[in-house]
Amino acid sequence: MYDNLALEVQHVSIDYRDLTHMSLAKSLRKGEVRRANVVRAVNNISFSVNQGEILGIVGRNGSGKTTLLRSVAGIFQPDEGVIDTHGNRVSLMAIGIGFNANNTGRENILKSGMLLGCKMSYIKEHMDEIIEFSELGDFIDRPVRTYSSGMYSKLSFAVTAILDTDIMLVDEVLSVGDEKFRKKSFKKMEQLMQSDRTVLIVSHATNTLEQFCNRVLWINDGQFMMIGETDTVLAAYNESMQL
Ligand SMILES: Nc1ncnc2c1ncn2[C@@H]1O[C@H](COP(=O)(O)OP(=O)(O)OP(=O)(O)O)[C@@H](O)[C@H]1O
Repeated sequence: MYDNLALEVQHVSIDYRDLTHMSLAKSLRKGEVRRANVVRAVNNISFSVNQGEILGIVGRNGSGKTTLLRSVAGIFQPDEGVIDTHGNRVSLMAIGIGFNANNTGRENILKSGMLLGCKMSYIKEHMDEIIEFSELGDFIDRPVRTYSSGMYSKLSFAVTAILDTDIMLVDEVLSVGDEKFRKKSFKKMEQLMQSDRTVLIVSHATNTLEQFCNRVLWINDGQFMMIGETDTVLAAYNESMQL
């Protein structure tokens, strides 16, 4: 069914270092070596995704899904292992990252597009389509800090869905927005599925994953649990979630 690999994640581990528990001045005064609390958020995860495939990622809260997605987007460097995107352009759709709060929606569309590596002429060509899809109306010329979280997500979805990238990463944004927008986003996702776009979706909504995904990856406490057919993996995951 697939010809090419779009993404390879090999033995990836990612740590967060928390230095806030002791100030630098205090540690110098005490003559102690300043040690960080290290949280291993992703631990030796490997998987690959084929071009045109829709891969779901599940796991309970704090299992490392967002961290993994952000590292595929290039926001974090893995502490160990390799992420190879095979020269593909990657975009991340997530609440709370990507936009400059003091810039307007329109300015953020331009900036995000440029960060995705799109030409200015291409972004301008798609500007009206993005604004229309986002349903933001006059808010498009107001600073993003004045947006509700639903409005922010709508803009984020519109930018990422309409500006073409090869790999689209979707972090929990399909379940936000009002009912009308949700239906529209689902329809857009269905269209994207017909195209050759590779998509990774993180979601707690297993019915969303059932609807869209060819395969699902399950991680728990940063560790690889299972990857395979959507139904099989979700059944195992749901069983583990029973009290
Ligand atoms: N900025 C940070 N500093 C320190 N630890 C962090 C930071 N962000 C996340 N973590 C820790 O890393 C681990 C993985 O978090 P992550 O957000 O990737 O999980 P998740 O699976 O996306 O969770 P959720 O389903 O709740 O969104 C958790 O133990 C979390 O506490």
